[in-house]
Amino acid sequence: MALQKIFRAVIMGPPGSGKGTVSARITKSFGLTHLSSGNILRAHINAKTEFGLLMKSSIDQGQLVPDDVISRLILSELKAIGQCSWLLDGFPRTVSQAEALDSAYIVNTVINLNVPFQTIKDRLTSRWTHLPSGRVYNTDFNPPKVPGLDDVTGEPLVQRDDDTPETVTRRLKAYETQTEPVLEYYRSKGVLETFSGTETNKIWPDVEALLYRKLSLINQKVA
Ligand SMILES: Nc1nc2c(ncn2[C@@H]2O[C@H](COP(=O)(O)OP(=O)(O)O)[C@@H](O)[C@H]2O)c(=O)[nH]1
Ligand SMILES: Nc1ncnc2c1ncn2[C@@H]1O[C@H](COP(=O)(O)OP(=O)(O)O)[C@@H](O)[C@H]1O
Repeated sequence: MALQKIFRAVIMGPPGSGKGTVSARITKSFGLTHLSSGNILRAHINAKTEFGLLMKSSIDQGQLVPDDVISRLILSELKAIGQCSWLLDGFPRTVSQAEALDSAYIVNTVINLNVPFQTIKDRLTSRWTHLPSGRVYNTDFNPPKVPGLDDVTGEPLVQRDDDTPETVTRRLKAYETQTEPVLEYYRSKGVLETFSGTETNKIWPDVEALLYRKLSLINQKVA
């Protein structure tokens, strides 16, 4: 059997652009391990760890948590999952975080979901989340089978404390000032792949085609 080379990808885009939704499809189709910084932070908050309690107020106010804290957390999670192909979602969100990631790993591809801010605002107020798994639903786009309950576990869904209209506006501002420069950072390295649109179902076939291409190329090299 041919050796499988490790493939490391990042998915970026403004809050609500569909990173979680597309990541779930990538995981299902390509078997990459999905690591979401937001899900990891919310798991800490949910478990009421000291760290989670410390970070909760920044997150609820729509501000980014400090670079050194999140970089240490994510790099240690990546170390823990070991030698496997992964998809990072929500990290890096600043150039300093991108540099921290670069110091430890080579990122093969960065998928950038470019979705207009107005589309996002409408989506986030109707987002429902299953906190333990990070599965997301939407009252219009992909409603759960039973309203208010997760399809897989039957557990309750919640609306995130930071999905209020005012906080979404603040998160979009933070994205513009702190995260957009990361796109330039990866563009200059030649790894940025941008997908523009207002519907995930229209964006997805292009993302899927790109990953088929990248993964077959990377595996040919070691075959
Ligand atoms: N109306 C609509 N909602 C979508 C679409 N794609 C994703 N969503 C919903 O939009 C919300 C944000 O998507 P999510 O994947 O959580 O975005 P993330 O914040 O970038 O991870 C969720 O409620 C999704 O179910 C779409 O094409 N149309
Ligand atoms: N890489 C990061 N750097 C700083 N803060 C982060 C990072 N990832 C997540 N957070 C914090 O967690 C919140 C939620 O993140 P996430 O679930 O990725 O949200 P979104 O749906 O807005 O993309 C962010 O608004 C921020 O406060």
